[in-house]
Amino acid sequence: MNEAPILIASQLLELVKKTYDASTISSNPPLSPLEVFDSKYQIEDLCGQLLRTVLGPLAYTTLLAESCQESSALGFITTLGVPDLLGDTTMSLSEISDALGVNAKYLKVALNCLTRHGYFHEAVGPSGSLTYGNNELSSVLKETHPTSVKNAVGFICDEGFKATSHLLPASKSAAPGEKELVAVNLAFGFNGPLFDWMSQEAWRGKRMGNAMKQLHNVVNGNVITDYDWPALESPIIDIGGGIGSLELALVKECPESPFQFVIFDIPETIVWEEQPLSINFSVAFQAGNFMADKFDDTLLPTGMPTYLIRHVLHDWSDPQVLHILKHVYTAMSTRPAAHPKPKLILCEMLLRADSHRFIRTTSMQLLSLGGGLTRTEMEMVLLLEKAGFSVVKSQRLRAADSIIEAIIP
Ligand SMILES: C[S@@+](CC[C@H](N)C(=O)[O-])C[C@H]1O[C@@H](n2cnc3c(N)ncnc32)[C@H](O)[C@@H]1O
Repeated sequence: MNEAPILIASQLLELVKKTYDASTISSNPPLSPLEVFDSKYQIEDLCGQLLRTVLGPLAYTTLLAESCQESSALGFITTLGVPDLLGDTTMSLSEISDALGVNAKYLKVALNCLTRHGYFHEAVGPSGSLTYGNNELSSVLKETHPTSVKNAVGFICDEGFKATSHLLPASKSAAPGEKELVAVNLAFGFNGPLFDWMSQEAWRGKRMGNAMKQLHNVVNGNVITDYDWPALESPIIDIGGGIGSLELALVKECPESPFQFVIFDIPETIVWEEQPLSINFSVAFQAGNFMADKFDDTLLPTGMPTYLIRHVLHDWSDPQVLHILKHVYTAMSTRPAAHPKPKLILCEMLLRADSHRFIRTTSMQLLSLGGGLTRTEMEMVLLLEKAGFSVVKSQRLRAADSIIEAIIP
């Protein structure tokens, strides 16, 4: 008899009890907050192991390959706005089909995939036809839900999915040493970086911006609380700071801290609406381009005490990351007497042996959208060292992101 499923299920039960069962928790040393965070992903892993053991290689592999169909069903139903239409009511398939102007057959097939995963409340109505209403899972697909993931699902299942399906030709598009074509270029028929295309396709750019905020909310909510941001010396140059989502989160969490930020980004991205700041908190802007050939053309502020790069390096290839880091090194090595020891803070996802599925699938997305990837800590440290930096600290957080601190030796 194959005992593997029983062994995995026992491990799973023990871990679930250790994490959630109050009676077990009180008889054991309590898990640290980081252990509680990790145990959620260990449970995810064990569930996967159990499924693989129970189904066996053939059925599991087929299931994994077919999961792109479920992803498409989720994207279709969400982007169509079925959860928004249902709101707090219940509707039959033909009512949904009439209201949204789509063929009922398409709705039926897609909803059938999602109800199996627990999305929507499905019932048999008075006329014998099926009716649908929102439940806890389908509600997060509504635009108006306080922690909506509608834009994240739309972006992942549209640009993300289409781009990833072009990885094979992209991987063969350039001979060694030649400029490589990125999968998203092949999928959507444009040349150049995604950010440029998004600034022309405004609705896509807006959706991507919202998608990033929603995904941060899901996987990086603790980045603000788990790192000692107030200990950083201001002004902080936030390189590729985007629409200032870090600054907004910090204003909320540490309103008393006298932060001074300078958001450095390309002019198309800097769109800071009037934000309620505390008396101490200040945000300034510097438009520039960290990809410029010559340092002087980057317009990076020089001689500041703290430089921050958050979620930027994973968008670029190794030579491009080195190019950016060398410019940052030059900016930091201009040292006015007041800031003798400038610090570089990297806040990026790092790939570890125990990294969970999201970190690995995001790396596929980064690769297909910009030719970037999620790097291991060692890969990141090597790039920093090649650019001239010394790494002084690496900190895990209860988040997909980690922090690496580096200085000029
Ligand atoms: C993934 S976003 C990260 C935004 C922000 N750091 C955050 O964590 O929310 C990458 C940012 O890099 C910026 N960027 C891309 N190319 C750039 C360049 N050549 N020079 C400066 N910023 C650039 C983009 O405009 C975008 O805001």
